[in-house]
Amino acid sequence: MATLKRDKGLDNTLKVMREGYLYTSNQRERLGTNVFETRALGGKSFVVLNGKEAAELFYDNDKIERQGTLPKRVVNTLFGKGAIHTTTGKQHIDRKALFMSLMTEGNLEYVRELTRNFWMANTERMEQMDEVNVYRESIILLTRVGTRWAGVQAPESEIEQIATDMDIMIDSFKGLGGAFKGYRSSKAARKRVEDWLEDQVIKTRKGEIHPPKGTALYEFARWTDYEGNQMDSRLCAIDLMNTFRPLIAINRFISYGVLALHKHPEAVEKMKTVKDYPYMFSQEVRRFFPFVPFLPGKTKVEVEIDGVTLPADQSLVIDIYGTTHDPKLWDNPNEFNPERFLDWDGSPFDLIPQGGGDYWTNHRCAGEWITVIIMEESFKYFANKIVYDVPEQDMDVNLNSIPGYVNSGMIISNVRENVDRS
Ligand code: HEM
Repeated sequence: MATLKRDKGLDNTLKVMREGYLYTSNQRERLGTNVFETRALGGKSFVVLNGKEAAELFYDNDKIERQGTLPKRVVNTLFGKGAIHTTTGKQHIDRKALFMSLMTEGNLEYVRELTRNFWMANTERMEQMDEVNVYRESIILLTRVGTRWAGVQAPESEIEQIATDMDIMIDSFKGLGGAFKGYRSSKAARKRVEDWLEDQVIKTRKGEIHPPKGTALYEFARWTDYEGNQMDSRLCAIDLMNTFRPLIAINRFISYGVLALHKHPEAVEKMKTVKDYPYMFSQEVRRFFPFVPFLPGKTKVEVEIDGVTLPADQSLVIDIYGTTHDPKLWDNPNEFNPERFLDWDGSPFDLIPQGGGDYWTNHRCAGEWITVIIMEESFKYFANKIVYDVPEQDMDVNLNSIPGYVNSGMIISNVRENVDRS
């Protein structure tokens, strides 16, 4: 039986924030082990897990508990109090079924159509801009897609404010370590959006507004749990937001993808000519670029991993970025290569940028299919429907900062429609 190695230090939070996505792989290399213990968030002990076997363990509901392990601050700003992410057992499975019931063929096709149409309709606006910041432009566009898809009313005059509020909330997970000066503004953003959505839940229930059947607003407002109870209107607003706020976070993947199209010009052509290339390219963007760094849990019982025994009640994190860059799972993991997905077996435990395991019984992201669809349509648009220049800018993606982003946001200029009028 191997002994558990440690990153010494009473509290490594600052070190984690300084080394960012590379902290865990640096430690694994230094300690010569796949599983190690570190202390963070006020000296609390966490065991860091990495790889496919670790993901299988992490998503075993008999062995690992997720409830109560998310930092309070992230719950208060990013997900909302009582959100699906914080539930467990029967309550989780019951409410998760509601989220998954939105993922019908029709709703998935609709989100594809919305993305395609909104990008096309946005071309004229981008043509008139000196420079387009793809990160920023995508937030607004995705807010339009997300609110429309969810069936909520978002007046045109408020779209920019809603988009900004969503972005503030999403960015709030950078406040994990130490003081976070954005905490107050994240909470204020959350309150504004919750108020706006709660009003629509109440009006839907009273029959004052009529969202279409099958939309998140319609289904969430009417839903009753396994005991026959309606969700409290505030909680309903919180989880309604969880159907489209994360959709706005796809802006990060879109800016990463436009960067990848720029760095790999052959991909632009392949996007038009190679079957399934938009899908493979999107999967590779999700694998390659940094977003969610790790996810927390704790052992319910004594478990064994990589020859190390961990006691019950041990806090854990699964290393998301480390697993999507594990050389045992991915050949040349630090190379951007969409074709690696030609023969990928679709395992739920290796490509885990949005969590892993089963959609209905684990906490795996309910919006993963939507994410890939929106990415495919966005990259097809940038590769086929417009042409543009890429001016001098800082295109680095800093792995030492969480959450990751393209430093410049990914600027393009001189946007023109790409129409063959011959
Ligand atoms: C940039 C795109 C996205 C990323 C990186 C992302 C990431 C994640 C991650 C890491 C989790 C937690 C998995 C776990 O705890 O095991 C999660 C859960 C979740 N995501 Fe996403 N997500 C994205 C897009 C979406 C979209 C478009 C939706 C819209 C439906 C969505 C809805 C959810 C929900 C409802 C959960 C909670 C599931 C549960 O607790 O059972 N996400 N997501």
